[in-house]
Parts: sequence; C-alpha cells; structure tokens
Amino acid sequence: MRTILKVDSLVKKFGGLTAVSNVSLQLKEDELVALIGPNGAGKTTVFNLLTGVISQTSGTIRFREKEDLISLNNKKAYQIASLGCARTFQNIRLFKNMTVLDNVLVAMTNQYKEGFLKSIFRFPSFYRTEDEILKKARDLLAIFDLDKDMYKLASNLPYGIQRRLEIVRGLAMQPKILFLDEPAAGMNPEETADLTRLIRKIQKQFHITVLLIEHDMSLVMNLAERIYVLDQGKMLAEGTPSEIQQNKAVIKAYLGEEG
Ligand SMILES: Nc1ncnc2c1ncn2[C@@H]1O[C@H](COP(=O)(O)OP(=O)(O)OP(=O)(O)O)[C@@H](O)[C@H]1O
Repeated sequence: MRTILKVDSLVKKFGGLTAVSNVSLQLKEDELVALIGPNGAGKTTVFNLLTGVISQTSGTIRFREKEDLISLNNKKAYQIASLGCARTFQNIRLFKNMTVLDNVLVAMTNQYKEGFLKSIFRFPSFYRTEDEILKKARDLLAIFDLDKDMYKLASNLPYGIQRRLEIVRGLAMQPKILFLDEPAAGMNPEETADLTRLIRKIQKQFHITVLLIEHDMSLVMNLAERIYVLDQGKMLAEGTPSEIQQNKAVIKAYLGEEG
C-alpha cells in the first residue's frame, strides 16, 4: 500500500513549552492506526497540526494527491478538509439544534457545488442532485443504525449516539483519511464494543485510512493494525498492538515504573 500521509520532524512550541518535539509518522492507504500516550503527551496537538487547526513551529506534513505527496504546510483547515482529511473532536461539535439528517447534509454540501443558475432556475438536474444527496445521507445513516432517528434534533440523542453521528458527519465528507479524537470517550463498555465493530466495518467498506486517538485500550488493541505512542511530546514507540503491549518504555511511560 502507498503512503497517504507523511509527517517529518514535526515541532510545535507554545511559548516556552514544546508540546510536540520532532515527531515523524507515516500512514498508508487503508490503514487503521492508533495514536496513544499518557495525558498531556501531545496527541491532540498532533491532530490539530495535521488538520490545520494550528500551524507547526517546524517540520513537514505531506499528503497524497494522485501520484504525488503534496505539502500541507501553511494550508488552512478548510483546505485540508477539502483535500480529503476529515476529523472528529474530543468534545462533540454537532449542530445541536439541527436534525440528525441535516447535520449529515451540511457535511455533504462540499461535494455538491451546484451552479448558481442551476439552483436559481431549479433545472431538473438540480432536483436529481438533491435526491442523490438525500439518498446518500440516508444510506450512511442506515449503516450506523441512525436512520430511525433521522428527524430528531441532535441535542435530543443520547451521548453515545451523538458520538456516532459525529463519525457519520466525518464520513459524509467522503474523506481519504478520517481522524477520530477519542471516539469512545464517555461511552460504556457495551457502547465501546459496538463502536469498535462499527469503525472496523466502515474502514473496510469505505476504504479509508483511520488515525484515532484513544485512551480505551480495549478499543485500541482490538482495532489498530499499528500503534504510535507519544510521551511528553516525543514519539516513544511504534509497532503492532502486541509489540506495544510488551514494550518496556511504553509500560514505564504509562505506569511510571519498569514492567
Ligand atoms: N493552545 C495551547 N497553548 C498552550 N499549551 C498548550 C496548548 N494546547 C496544548 N498545550 C499543551 O501541550 C501539551 C500537550 O497537550 P495535548 O492536549 O496535545 O495532549 P494530549 O496527549 O492530547 O492529552 P489528553 O490525553 O489529556 O487529551 C500539554 O502540556 C498542554 O497543556
């Protein structure tokens, strides 16, 4: 598989604090990778850098566009999103006063930029496109078992379902990479197990690369093909789940002592 994202020597300083120090990583097409590490390790900062929410102090981020790896340095969040990088946030960011369906439709509008005249005069193709968008949104909601809640306000959904809707919104952008920031945060074990199955399913079905930050180790170890471990802003280890589970430096970083 080809490399889809290549990060080299990324550094982010906040004043005197180096939150991300010389971090390099690579994602391949169709890979499901986890980024883990103790609190304050710099995981969310890395996500914010990769998705253009903040810019790096130094280092390079490159993303595959057809045959080339193009630089994402200095690109704005919306430009990175439109290239095919979608994300969810640690704290849910839905449009709470919109329906479940509308939340998904808004995320889809980027793909369907109807011409001005077409939308003013409502040519038949305008309605065809509208029907097509609606069908896609419904199909996506059905995969996540959210079609029955389509007309409910997002704010009226239970917490675990809101998190699921966030992922649907990310997918609605038809991304090449989906960044999930703590998708299981606040979920009970049953909801987490459901989510694990769902993430695996969508990754296979949509052929996308997934990078996820997660504290729930059952989810990480069950789901990730590969894991990167950050500690105090530095990349401490990289490997398969079983390699990471046995890595002495990782165990020390988590437990604060050997073995
Ligand atoms: N905007 C900011 N200004 C100053 N310091 C920041 C900023 N954002 C993050 N930091 C600091 O950078 C370090 C890394 O934070 P970050 O949120 O990336 O860690 P994390 O691994 O995501 O932690 P957690 O697992 O608790 O969410 C922390 O010391 C944090 O206080």
